[in-house]
Amino acid sequence: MYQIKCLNKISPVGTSRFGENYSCSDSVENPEAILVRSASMHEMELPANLLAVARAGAGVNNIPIDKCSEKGIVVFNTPGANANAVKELVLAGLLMSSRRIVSGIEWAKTLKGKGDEVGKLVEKGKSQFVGPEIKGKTLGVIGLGAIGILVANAAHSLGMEVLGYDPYLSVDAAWGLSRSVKHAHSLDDIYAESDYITVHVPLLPDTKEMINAEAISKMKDGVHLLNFARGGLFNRPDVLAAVKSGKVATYATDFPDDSLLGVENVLAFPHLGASTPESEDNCARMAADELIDYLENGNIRNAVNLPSVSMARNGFTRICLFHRNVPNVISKLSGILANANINIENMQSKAKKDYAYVILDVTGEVTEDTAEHLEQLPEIVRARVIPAKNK
Ligand SMILES: NC(=O)C1=CN([C@@H]2O[C@H](COP(=O)(O)OP(=O)(O)OC[C@H]3O[C@@H](n4cnc5c(N)ncnc54)[C@H](O)[C@@H]3O)[C@@H](O)[C@H]2O)C=CC1
Ligand SMILES: O=C(O)C(=O)COP(=O)(O)O
Repeated sequence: MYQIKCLNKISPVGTSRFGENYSCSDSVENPEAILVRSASMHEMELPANLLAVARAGAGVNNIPIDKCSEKGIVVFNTPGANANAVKELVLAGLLMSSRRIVSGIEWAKTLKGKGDEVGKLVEKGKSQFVGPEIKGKTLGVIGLGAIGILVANAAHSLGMEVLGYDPYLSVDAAWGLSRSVKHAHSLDDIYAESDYITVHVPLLPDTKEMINAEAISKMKDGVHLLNFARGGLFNRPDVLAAVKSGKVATYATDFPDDSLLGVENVLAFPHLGASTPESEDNCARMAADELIDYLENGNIRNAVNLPSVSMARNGFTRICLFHRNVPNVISKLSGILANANINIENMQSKAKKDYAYVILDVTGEVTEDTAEHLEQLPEIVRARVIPAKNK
């Protein structure tokens, strides 16, 4: 029986995929796998049994990835599964930033109780809330991954000029990008030319506070900033000062802190980017399927700390090895298997940065001794033996 612990509320569309061999709840004590959304795992003691963590979502900055890798724990996410939900909220943010919709709605509420006068007062007062159209304006999109691409394409179809910047643009992403999205060669190009700037990169050491006073000083006066990626990508005091001075016309963010709440021209959303039933279902389904395939078959799809490696099951015992990406590992382990009279029928091995993963389908008996012997190799972080299963 596999134990799955949920650290956040996960859609039943995902959790119902675990069959009768699974127990899945928030109270599991010693889980083999964890399902999580935004709960922080940085202070958490990682259970000894833990084989995998699946983030039902995109951002993994709430998970201690290095610590997981050192312990042989695979960390999955669900690329693209919530991208449409975020795109739609970004479009809402774009229009709300421009058309003074929130201030207008707030003002309209103050007319409550004015009876027959309301219509007249609305017509008299509406000029306070004039805001420009987005058509014909330039949107700079920083980060052209699953979300950035959808935002760029949608903004173009609404009549905006779109400039995109992503130095690590993947081939798949490039295929999905509208040809009308112009390629910015540097962040400075984005800063200099954009009326609206939206950021869609992961929070990493090199993207932390990338939008700061220096970056803002290179932007147009009255620029509108949108942050539906992570609070830490923006230096909050710098953005706040720029909003107060008018350099930044509006700051729409899905990640407010106390300093931003109630500030004029700050649109604070309560991290709603992925909060749609469709996206919650997509993420949960994908995360559950990734865990099931890893726990039952050792297959890896969409891990952030290991490459994708998977093979169909063909009735062989399977050995899965999470190891450091250093020379000579394969020859050492094939030596151990040969000594134990175990034959390798199929094998796949791939590396990603500091770590690598091997799946070996074998014939011959894999005893506990052999498994221990493999795990004792200093390069091996974790060895798993999965009994034969017919496809
Ligand atoms: N508000 C919300 O609820 C949500 C927020 N997010 C946030 O949005 C981020 C992006 O999500 P996805 O588009 O799904 O991820 P993704 O991994 O598909 O795309 C990220 C893109 O950023 C690019 N990138 C990385 N470093 C960069 C840099 N220094 N400059 C420019 N581009 C850079 C990558 O090449 C990649 O194309 C997530 O990491 C997460 O933090 C994601 C989903 C929901
Ligand atoms: O997927 C992401 O990166 C998100 O920020 C979504 O977070 P959530 O799952 O809504 O807590």
